[in-house]
Amino acid sequence: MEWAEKYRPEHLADIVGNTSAVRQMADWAKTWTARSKPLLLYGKPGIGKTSSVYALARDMNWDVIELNASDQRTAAVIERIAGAGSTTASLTGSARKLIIMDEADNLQGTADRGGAKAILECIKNARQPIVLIANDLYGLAAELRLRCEPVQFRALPARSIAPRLKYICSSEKIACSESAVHEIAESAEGDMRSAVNMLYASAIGRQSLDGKNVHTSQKDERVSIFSLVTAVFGKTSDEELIRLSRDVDEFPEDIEQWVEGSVHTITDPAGLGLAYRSLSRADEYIGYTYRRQYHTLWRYATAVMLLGVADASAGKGIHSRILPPERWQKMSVAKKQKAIRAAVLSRLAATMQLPQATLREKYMDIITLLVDLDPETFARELALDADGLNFFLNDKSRAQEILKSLAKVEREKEPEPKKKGRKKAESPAKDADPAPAVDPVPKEELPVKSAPEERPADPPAPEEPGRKTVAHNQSTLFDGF
Ligand SMILES: Nc1ncnc2c1ncn2[C@@H]1O[C@H](COP(=O)(O)OP(=O)(O)OP(=O)(O)O)[C@@H](O)[C@H]1O
Repeated sequence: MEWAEKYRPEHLADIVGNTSAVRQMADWAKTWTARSKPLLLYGKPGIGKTSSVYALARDMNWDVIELNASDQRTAAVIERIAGAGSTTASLTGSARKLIIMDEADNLQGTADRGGAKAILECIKNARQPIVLIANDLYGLAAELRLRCEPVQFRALPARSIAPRLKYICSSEKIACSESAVHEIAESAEGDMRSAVNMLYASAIGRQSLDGKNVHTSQKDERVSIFSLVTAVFGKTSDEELIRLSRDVDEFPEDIEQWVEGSVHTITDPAGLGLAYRSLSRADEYIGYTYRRQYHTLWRYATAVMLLGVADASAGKGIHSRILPPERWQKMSVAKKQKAIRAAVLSRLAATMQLPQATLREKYMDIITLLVDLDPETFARELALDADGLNFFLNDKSRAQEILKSLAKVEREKEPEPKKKGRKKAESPAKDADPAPAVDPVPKEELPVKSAPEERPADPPAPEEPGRKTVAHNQSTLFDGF
């Protein structure tokens, strides 16, 4: 078991740092009644929010029900678990069930169909304690936020992280130098999970650890778009802005819309002009990127927009709430494009076992080139549909042609239909391709012996044959990449 899990704190007393947040949670639990507000824990990843909730439940002897997957957060499920009828004691005899909703700032969108509304309703009528967990307090709908008691978790100082790392080393019987612990604690930037993961990567299999064995590359921190936008309008150095933009998990055009959404806070007309000029220049780069499939320009687009707007705002800060770009709701076409890109990237990321941000930053151009050279293999291995293939080729009719010919090859590979006269149709295997549900005309019944080239023409290819292509095979696609 990796150490981050092995050393997850079991009781509130084991949680490092955030003492006032922990105290607030304990007080809430001890005095909880059906009229209490739910808790809303928020703060950056890896600082103990989830661990604290489980520790609280253990300390209180409460059962836990975690509603994580978005498909669990439908109105019906939430009502059944937390609604007025949920007062019964659990199997273990515990009178309370603590309901945990992680990623509460991810409720918007189709995945949590009815979830946000259901949570709101459920919070009004709940008969069980509820804790919501989020990274961004302002990622939650205002109505939901106001109905909760916020508990802020802060990034941990290196001086709090270091003793925990030493404790883990001593439990694992690893002699660990001060300098190694110090280096890891510093480079974790407040994220305990990251620190423990770095320690694990550096120390596993060793009996002693010193500064030169330390791997800090484990750290793969994601920066929220809110932090990035705040930094753009605040007093942030150019280098820091570029670094943040690399760590944020958003496409340049999405970053552009977020930044544009807050540009109105620049009151000086000259500054405003400069900000819009930078945004429109970035827009040109982004458009060019998609037209030419030249992804290196993404980097320029981001730099031009962030540094330009930062210059224009002169570090005066944002004096209103940062809101998601309004245009998103209206731009269904852009949304579709976004979904296609996200799907393609997530398949690539899974196949190459790389974070999506790294893929976007470093490998998109080379992958586009490779796809152009051998689109059939990529389409087949990544199970791309026409839109997905077109993402790389930027040529819809070529993408469709390729998928048609792949579908034809697949059809030709399909086994011969069963001979006439079989007694009873065998029931198809559960995962079998349902295509031959109706038997085609058996060969023997064809009117004349036809030469292969006189065979009746193939039926037209289905509209999106790529969807039926075989599942991707991680081992072959990037061999030698
Ligand atoms: N305050 C802490 N004290 C001790 N261990 C911690 C603390 N914070 C994090 N950890 C370590 O990091 C791991 C992950 O922590 P946890 O899941 O609680 O973070 P989180 O804030 O909920 O992150 P996320 O927002 O990504 O879910 C834990 O299993 C534990 O090993």
